[in-house]
Amino acid sequence: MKAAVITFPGSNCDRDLAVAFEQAGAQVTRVWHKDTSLPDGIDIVGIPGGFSFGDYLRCGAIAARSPIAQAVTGFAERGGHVLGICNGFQVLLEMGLLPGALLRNAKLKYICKPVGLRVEASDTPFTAAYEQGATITLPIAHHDGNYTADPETIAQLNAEGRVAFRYADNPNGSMNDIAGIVSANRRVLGMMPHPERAFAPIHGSTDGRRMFDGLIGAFAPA
Ligand SMILES: NC(=O)CC[C@H](N)C(=O)O
Repeated sequence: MKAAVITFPGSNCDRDLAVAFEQAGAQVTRVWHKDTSLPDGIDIVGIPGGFSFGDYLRCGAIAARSPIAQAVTGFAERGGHVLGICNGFQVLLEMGLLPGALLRNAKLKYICKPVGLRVEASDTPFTAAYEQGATITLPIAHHDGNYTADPETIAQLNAEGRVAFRYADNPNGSMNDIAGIVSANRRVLGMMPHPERAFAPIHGSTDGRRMFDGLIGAFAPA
């Protein structure tokens, strides 16, 4: 599997995401936000967590208008896979590749702690290595993780089985306990918790590793 990981000014999980992809067995190319194209032949784009452009205007808003964003949109529209984690999820919403918005956490505080999650949809390339309904633990670290959408969008996400992860104990006020969603073609995933920070035993949980192992499996030659 060939992955591209994008870095914006203020990204802080780009290296962790690249290392997680690499340790799972992927070949990784790092891409700067001012680049206007993605490397040839990539299978997946990773948009990492952090504080792109200082979270000015709205989290992810400026990154979503950076030169590389158009190439990522084109890649996704051609059926490419995109994984957006935390600030990456915020960027995907600002790019319009996923529906809804991430508002300030309900209690207006930055929250940094491990949380329990239910795997709600294991029929995506990102979650294929998890048991449907499994409870896993991943860390969150955000102040704008309160997923919000109009009632029709929430109903559609639920009806189409596009909620990938739900919080077991909602930390931020997210509607329907939503922690991560996929696109209609199931190839774009945005999630607030950080699987790349729960990859190796030293992280305290390895529950995130299965996302990367599952992706490697999805792209393995038949
Ligand atoms: N860890 C992150 O990616 C943080 C995302 C964003 N800056 C927020 O605090 O909500």
